[in-house]
Amino acid sequence: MGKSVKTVSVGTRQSALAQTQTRWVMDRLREFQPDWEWRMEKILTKGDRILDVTLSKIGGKGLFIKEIERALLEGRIDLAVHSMKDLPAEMPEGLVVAAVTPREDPRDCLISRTGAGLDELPAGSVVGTSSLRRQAQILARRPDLEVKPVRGNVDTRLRKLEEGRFDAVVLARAGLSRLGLEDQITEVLSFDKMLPAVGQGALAVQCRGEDASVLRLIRKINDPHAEKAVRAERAFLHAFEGGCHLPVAAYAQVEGEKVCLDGLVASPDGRRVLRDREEGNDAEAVGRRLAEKLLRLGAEEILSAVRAEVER
Ligand SMILES: NCc1[nH]cc(CCC(=O)O)c1CC(=O)O
Repeated sequence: MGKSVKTVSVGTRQSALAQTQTRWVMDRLREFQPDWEWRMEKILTKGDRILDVTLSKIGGKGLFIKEIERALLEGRIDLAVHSMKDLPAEMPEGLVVAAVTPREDPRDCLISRTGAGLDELPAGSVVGTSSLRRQAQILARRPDLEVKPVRGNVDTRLRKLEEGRFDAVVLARAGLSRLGLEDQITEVLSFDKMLPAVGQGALAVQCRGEDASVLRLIRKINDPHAEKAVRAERAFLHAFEGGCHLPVAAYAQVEGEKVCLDGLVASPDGRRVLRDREEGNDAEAVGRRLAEKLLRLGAEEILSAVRAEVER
């Protein structure tokens, strides 16, 4: 019997960022299975196709994911690499996240045309972001700024900034650094200025639960710290039945057994900001407890107003 050569197809979105992330995961996996043949399969998702509307209006949940999950379920690909923050809470039966990668810096950053930081931008400056989470936190700190939606990949957004359509944009540092664009950053926004999206900076590697050999391989690149942090953050988000289109933010730090979770729910206009912290050893329990705390402070009222607006 000859040496078994297995071909593994890895699904990804088509954006430069998605491809860079996928290549990174493939390189790590290849070290464990250099004999397998590794292939990248680029898949056009709804979120990449529809660029003319605000994401929250087309019901953001899973927009960048569904087509890729279908390809996995139908066996057209064997594994998929996603930005953790784009991964909805519910996963189709039969699929699992087999690894969470070590986390890049999860913070957001400001890129401004003049080099002014968030606190220095002149009143009336226009900041581009389609994220209600970012919008809420910008306006909470600087109600004198104007937030306008901006769609498209990281490079598209930077181009629109350069063209003068905005005075600044807010992007995840992780994405910029993976694309080699760190030199564009004006200010890395501290956690007190801007709490990141759930899962920001981590990648999820997904496969079919029954595909034992692929699953075993992917597990090798799982980062237990990142996994635990992401479990706490996602339990928090899940308690609000929301995705990345809601003005919800969270960041968990793991030290030894302990998880310390900061969470935030804010109104899109930034007038109401609920923010608190919770810690403990059980990641999911910490996430749920923090959500309950914010619900007692009025989070549901804020979020049901947002849902009503989005569904209108
Ligand atoms: N929603 C798009 C998206 N999904 C993941 C990242 C950045 C990389 C990451 O957070 O891991 C981005 C771009 C951005 O928000 O700036």
